[in-house]
Amino acid sequence: MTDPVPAIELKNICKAYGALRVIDDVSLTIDRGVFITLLGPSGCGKSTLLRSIVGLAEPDSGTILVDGKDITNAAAHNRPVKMVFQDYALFPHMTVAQNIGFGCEMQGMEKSAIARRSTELLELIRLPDIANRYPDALSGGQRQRVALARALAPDPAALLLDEPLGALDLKLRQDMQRELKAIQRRTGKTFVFVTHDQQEAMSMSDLVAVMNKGRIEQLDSPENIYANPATLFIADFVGATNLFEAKVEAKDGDHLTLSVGDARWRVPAARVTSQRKPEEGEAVSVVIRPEAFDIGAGRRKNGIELSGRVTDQTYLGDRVHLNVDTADGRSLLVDVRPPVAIGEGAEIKLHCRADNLAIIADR
Ligand SMILES: Nc1ncnc2c1ncn2[C@@H]1O[C@H](COP(=O)(O)OP(=O)(O)OP(=O)(O)O)[C@@H](O)[C@H]1O
Repeated sequence: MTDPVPAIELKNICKAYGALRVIDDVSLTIDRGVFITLLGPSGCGKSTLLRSIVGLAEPDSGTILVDGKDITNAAAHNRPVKMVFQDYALFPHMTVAQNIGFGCEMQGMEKSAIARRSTELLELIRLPDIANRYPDALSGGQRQRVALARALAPDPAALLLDEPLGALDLKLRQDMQRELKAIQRRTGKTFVFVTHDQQEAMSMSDLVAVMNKGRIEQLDSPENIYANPATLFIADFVGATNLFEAKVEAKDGDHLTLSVGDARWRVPAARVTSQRKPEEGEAVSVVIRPEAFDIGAGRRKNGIELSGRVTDQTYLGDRVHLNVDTADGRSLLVDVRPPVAIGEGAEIKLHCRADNLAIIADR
């Protein structure tokens, strides 16, 4: 059996504005039906990459294929992809149904077929009764759903979404995240989503491409991005992190001995999550997420132990957040499940299982 043709293939895309390299040799294959998110801080090039696919930005070099066809030089209106923007961009003088039908009309679809498609999409976005309203009579969330329906109407090969929920307040934003994901599942369309919000990326996507300075640093499932960060930038950008500077003292079989301050940690070599594996004597970083700690360690064979003093404690319903200062001057973030019977100022022991930490060789 031959592999199905990917929805989108980017090959060696480069783009600079003057001396600024905004996209630096990005290659990316996106399979059909996948919800992928380009995640990264402001200015990392994610919008430019998305705009290159839809034809609103012109790469300096590289190739873009959609459904196996080279569209690198095709005009934006001839590309079989559609974009949804943060500011909706609905036509104010057209009704909702006319807005949704616009793309189909441009394709020369028959009036009755357009009406059917419009009704079908209003059902999909769960707003069957607003066909005759104008955009200014809709809420922000409703407008964004209509914008989504309008982009889906001509049955594009992929939908590109540039921070589409950025203008919505938090509650509505979370509702729309669920709604978007449900619509993607129901339609089976390829969605390429752009956001700088890691929670949004993690909660919706099958795959996340984390971008930094015009490059994709890791393409992986949300779970792997969080648990197995490939770079220090990713460990820091995605989720809260305790970072320890360490040195590889010895490698024996499938374990490493790290020196961390005055301590020695024996850890599985399999927990090196960067692509490059460190040599003996090399400086590395150890990442421990706040929820990877247990309190009151006792004697356990596997893992590392730390002790410190609780300086602050915040109850957050599902967890208790502790700030713990260690004797060697570190300030740790620790999340544990309630109930927690320790007061501020208490001396505690912390334990982290060796398979719950990540070692990164990119210092
Ligand atoms: N038309 C342009 N002319 C000059 N510089 C540009 C242009 N478009 C984008 N840039 C610059 O390219 C860089 C990447 O911009 P881009 O919009 O792709 O980033 P982003 O990751 O999407 O950020 P944000 O989340 O803030 O939108 C930024 O430094 C931006 O200022």
